[in-house]
Amino acid sequence: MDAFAKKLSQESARPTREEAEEAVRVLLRWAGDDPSREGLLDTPKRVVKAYSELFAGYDADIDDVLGTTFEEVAGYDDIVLVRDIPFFSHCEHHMLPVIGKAHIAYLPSGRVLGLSKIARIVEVFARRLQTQEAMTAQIADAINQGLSPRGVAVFVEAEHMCMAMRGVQKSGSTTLTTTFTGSFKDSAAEQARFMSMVRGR
Ligand SMILES: Nc1nc2c(ncn2[C@@H]2O[C@H](COP(=O)(O)OP(=O)(O)OP(=O)(O)O)[C@@H](O)[C@H]2O)c(=O)[nH]1
Ligand SMILES: [Zn+2]
Repeated sequence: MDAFAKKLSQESARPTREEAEEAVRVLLRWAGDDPSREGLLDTPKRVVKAYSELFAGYDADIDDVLGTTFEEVAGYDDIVLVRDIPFFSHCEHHMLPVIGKAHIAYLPSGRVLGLSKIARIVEVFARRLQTQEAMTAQIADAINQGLSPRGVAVFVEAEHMCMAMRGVQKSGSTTLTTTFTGSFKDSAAEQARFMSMVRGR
């Protein structure tokens, strides 16, 4: 478990599943419906089960994900980019979905990461309550810490349902965030190469 998740679990003892289901019943009543009608009887159970999937990132261990690295890559030391990694997250302000894609690159320094692990890192951080900025920085930081590469580039583009379904009600707008470390931070040319590889088809 990473430091952030550990701190949270120590600070706030988790309610039981029954308490969580009761909280859903309260929200159903607050919305104006009747939790005892047939169609809603199993809803609290379903919602809590769905939450345990949607927020599985609190229990995930980022160190496990970062554990699978390889050295035997015939001296390959250029950019490794995994683009168009889809994710679903939830904003920490409204608990509404954030739907987007992450593009992640690093410049290896001897070691490379299992390719699927890059997408798994996105899952760990997306399946928590987030701001897009924090998620972008956390992904870059995790790869930096776990792999010590020459540089990391993370580009996240997402639509926030809290801006589409409610409030300002602007659907279709996209928020872009980037974090660059190491050579990507120091070199505008490396940043440009990353962006053109992300955008190029
Ligand atoms: N920077 C940032 N802001 C976010 C993110 N997700 C949601 N928000 C914003 O968080 C802000 C919360 O603003 P508040 O004024 O406290 O809440 P609100 O009254 O519900 O705001 P409105 O959405 O403008 O109706 C809003 O501007 C949201 O658009 C995110 O990932 N990053
Ligand atoms: Zn929001």
